[in-house]
Amino acid sequence: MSLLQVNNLVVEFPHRRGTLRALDDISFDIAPGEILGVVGESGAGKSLTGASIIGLLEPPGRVASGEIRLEGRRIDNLPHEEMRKVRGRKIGAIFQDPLTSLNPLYSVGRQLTETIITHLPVNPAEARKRAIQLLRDTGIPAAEQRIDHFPHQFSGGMRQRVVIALALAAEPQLIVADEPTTALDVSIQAQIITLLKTICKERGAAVMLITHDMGVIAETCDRVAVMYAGRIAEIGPVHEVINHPAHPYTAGLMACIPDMSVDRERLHQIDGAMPRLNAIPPGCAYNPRCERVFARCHAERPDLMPAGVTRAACWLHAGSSAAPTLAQGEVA
Ligand SMILES: Nc1ncnc2c1ncn2[C@@H]1O[C@H](COP(=O)(O)OP(=O)(O)OP(=O)(O)O)[C@@H](O)[C@H]1O
Repeated sequence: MSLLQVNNLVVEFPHRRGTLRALDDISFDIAPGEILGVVGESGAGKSLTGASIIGLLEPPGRVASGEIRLEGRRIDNLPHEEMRKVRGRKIGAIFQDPLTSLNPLYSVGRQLTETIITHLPVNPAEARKRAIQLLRDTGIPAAEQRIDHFPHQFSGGMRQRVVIALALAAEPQLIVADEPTTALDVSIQAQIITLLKTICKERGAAVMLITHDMGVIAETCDRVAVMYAGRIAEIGPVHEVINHPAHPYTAGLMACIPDMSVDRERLHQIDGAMPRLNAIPPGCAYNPRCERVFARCHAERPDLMPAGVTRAACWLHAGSSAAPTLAQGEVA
């Protein structure tokens, strides 16, 4: 059974003339222990999807329809206090900036032990032991001493390790990580991603990893969802999506990844920009940028449909369960 199910999720914001639909009919699931990457250009809806799952969608944004289930139980309509418990115990969150997750006034040990005691049946001495072990597991040197230090006494990379420890403290089954390394020095980004992957796999925690970086997705994830203009354009096993993209947008994204083995004069870019929410064209939202566009793409909006091993929201795959996949850069 799926650990997380997101079914037909619609998120809206009030707008001068009616509403803006920021997430439009998003459906996917995450299996226990699985790492799902969510990728797409800025404004595609990645963070809103994560915020909806962890119950931190900021008003006036609201879930207008659809549902989110964790272990079969609906969590999108829980009272605030109930959702807070789910968030600590069942779902851990890691954000871009470690300081948003840490209280500057408390030692990291206090924050870790409070989380452990709140959610697990252990006494304070046992909680401290566990906190030290968590810091060790996340690669904090001299954890027995560092546990009594305050967040500002850690470097950015070490602070994000503490945040990972904090997210895992109550032994949640799911971690939602939203651009967890973007604010960090490039030289330590890979270490933190590797740590996140290793520690979650060891503990059997599933991860929803939101990132702009297709390279991170390739190295880390089991499956990937590619988002475009508030919808999922393609979803499938990571190596299939990367090597045999079924949606022209995915193929374009892949062609944007620099290939060091090829001497390219200029990095490929997809022409045009993602439409604003109040200017999404009829039919497929990608149609103004798509080089494979045809009449139906202007007339009807495609939902996800089987496209070889992946599922893609693209009319190229209508009526064919063994539709051809696109070569990288084919849309260029
Ligand atoms: N408070 C708000 N009011 C209106 N629109 C909003 C609000 N918050 C977010 N949006 C819109 O929702 C869309 C999705 O935003 P979201 O932050 O999820 O994108 P993203 O893919 O995570 O982008 P980034 O990679 O830049 O974080 C964007 O078009 C954004 O402008």
